[in-house]
Amino acid sequence: MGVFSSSQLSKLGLPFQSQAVSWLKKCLCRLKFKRLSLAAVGFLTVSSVITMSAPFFLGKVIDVIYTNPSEDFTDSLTSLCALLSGIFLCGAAANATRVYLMQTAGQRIVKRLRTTMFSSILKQETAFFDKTRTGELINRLSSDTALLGRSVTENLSDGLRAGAQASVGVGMMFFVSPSLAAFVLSVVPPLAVLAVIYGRYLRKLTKMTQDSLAEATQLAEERVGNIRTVRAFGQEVAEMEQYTNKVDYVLQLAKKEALARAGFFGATGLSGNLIILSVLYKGGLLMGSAYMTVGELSSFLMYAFWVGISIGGLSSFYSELMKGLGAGGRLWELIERKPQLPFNEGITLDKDTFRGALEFKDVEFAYPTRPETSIFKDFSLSIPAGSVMALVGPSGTGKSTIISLLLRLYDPISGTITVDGFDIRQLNPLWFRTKIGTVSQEPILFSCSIAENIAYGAEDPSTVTAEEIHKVAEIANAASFIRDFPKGFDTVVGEKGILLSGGQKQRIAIARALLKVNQHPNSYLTTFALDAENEYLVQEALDRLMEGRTVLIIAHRLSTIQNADFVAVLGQGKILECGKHEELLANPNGLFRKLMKKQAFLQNSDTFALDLQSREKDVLKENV
Ligand SMILES: Nc1ncnc2c1ncn2[C@@H]1O[C@H](COP(=O)(O)OP(=O)(O)OP(=O)(O)O)[C@@H](O)[C@H]1O
Repeated sequence: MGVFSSSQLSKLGLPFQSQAVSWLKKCLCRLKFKRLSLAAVGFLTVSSVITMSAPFFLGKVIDVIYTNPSEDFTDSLTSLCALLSGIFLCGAAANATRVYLMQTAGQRIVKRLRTTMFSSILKQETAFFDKTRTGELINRLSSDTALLGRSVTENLSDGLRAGAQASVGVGMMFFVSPSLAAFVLSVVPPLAVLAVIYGRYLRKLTKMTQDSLAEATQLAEERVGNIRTVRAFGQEVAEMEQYTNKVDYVLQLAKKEALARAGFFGATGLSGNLIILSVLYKGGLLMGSAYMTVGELSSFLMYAFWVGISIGGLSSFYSELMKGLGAGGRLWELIERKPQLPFNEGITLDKDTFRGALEFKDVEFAYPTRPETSIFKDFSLSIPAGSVMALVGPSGTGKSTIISLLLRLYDPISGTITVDGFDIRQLNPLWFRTKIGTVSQEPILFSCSIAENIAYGAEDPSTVTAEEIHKVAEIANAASFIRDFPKGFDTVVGEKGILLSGGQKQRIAIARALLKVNQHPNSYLTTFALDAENEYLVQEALDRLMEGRTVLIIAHRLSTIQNADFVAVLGQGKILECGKHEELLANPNGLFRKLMKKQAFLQNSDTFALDLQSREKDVLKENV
């Protein structure tokens, strides 16, 4: 990188910036980048040498004009100017090629950064997403990567050019007139101190700006994504105010940056002008004492001018680099983050070993974001292979959490979850999840076509044929309504499937799950019991999906689980009662029977709208 080495940044207490620099070095050392960068540096050298030799030769031209009024004066002046024009043309071509190569290399780095970052995000454990806001991640993916990429390529190339020109310029100034050069350069050290202070301030400011921009993006993304809720509550004006406050803060930070920039660039501009003035003053005195020719003074002035411009370029390079490092630190925190749960490691079971028997044993669990609130204590449940287990219990007792534990979105604090006797922590999560089909209460579809949404269930969606899609849609009772759409299976469903009804979304989700579980014998199915009376077609599709599988049904309404082989009543972090549906109902003092009676009573009475869940809780309290 030339400016800072990764070890220096590490010593400065900037570990993520140091990792960013090492990664970029590695990236630039890859063959493709290496060739590109070497070619760019080659063109940069050519263009800089030409630019920096110009003042020297222009000085010679001036001396020819002043001191050689001979007969062949016109010829020599013409040929000198023609030669110089040719050389300048080559310089311009070399410079243009350098800019092109550096910009291309920059875009490649941005692309690599984005893909590395996206894959790192996707591999993080679920608890990470509970804590991190989506808008922040999107901002890092789009804006921070662009900032860092630009900073290390286009900006680096401009900075290198400015650095090379400044050093050659200084060398030439000493060559033309050492005493004048020493006098002029006495102003550089104070400028360097100013640049360092400014750079540090700018880096801090950039981090704050990017963070607050991420907050604004998060707010906008969430509210625009849920515009129906915002509209239903009439909160448009309040949301606008909230967003304005957030971007106001970004503006305040931008103003601070503008102020710092203004001061810094003002100071460097003033120093540049003072340098030129001092050259004229001191040079005039030297010329008066015949120590310098007019051509030499002109060359010196041009070099001083170039050095001034290059120092200006260096200062803007420095400030852009600091911005890039500010963004780079934020990116590296994420890219280097090791997921706390494995992504694609562990054993896989062969067809004969994998039967689908499931057992939760003495499981204790609390969500990582709320470690003090225990969800399960001594939770034990056994689901024989091929059976249908319905889980009932009041709201918030952890029914959905069981599915999250099974999918290994989280790990229990203690206790084990076993599959055919194997602890799921030994199993490869990526493989194990292929064995679980899930139909959630409010399925999420992606904003693409119905066919693409169904194909998402397959291990490789690109290989799924139209026939397969139509077949599962048929079994899921979805084919007829899909064909009624003018574009059929190519109908786009909108963000999160917003352009479809709830029941239609359910049936597409069932078709998607069907495609998944059909590819895997003995697979599981986790689902939510639906209200069969309202959605007969959905329930029928679900029943077909359940055939011959180990099924875990989460039931909110007790009337929806009559077909289950076993029923487990969940409460106070454990299973309070478990058995066959009829057996539990037959037990006169059983908890399940009491819950059923209570619900039946409520359903038959006008007070059904009363808080059903709190009554369920009362029943549990009475019995525990
Ligand atoms: N990601 C999360 N982070 C922290 N706490 C959570 C998270 N998800 C759920 N909880 C909490 O865990 C508890 C159990 O939630 P869960 O969704 O499993 O209950 P449930 O029995 O399925 O409820 P319902 O019947 O209302 O759907 C609740 O108190 C809930 O607030």
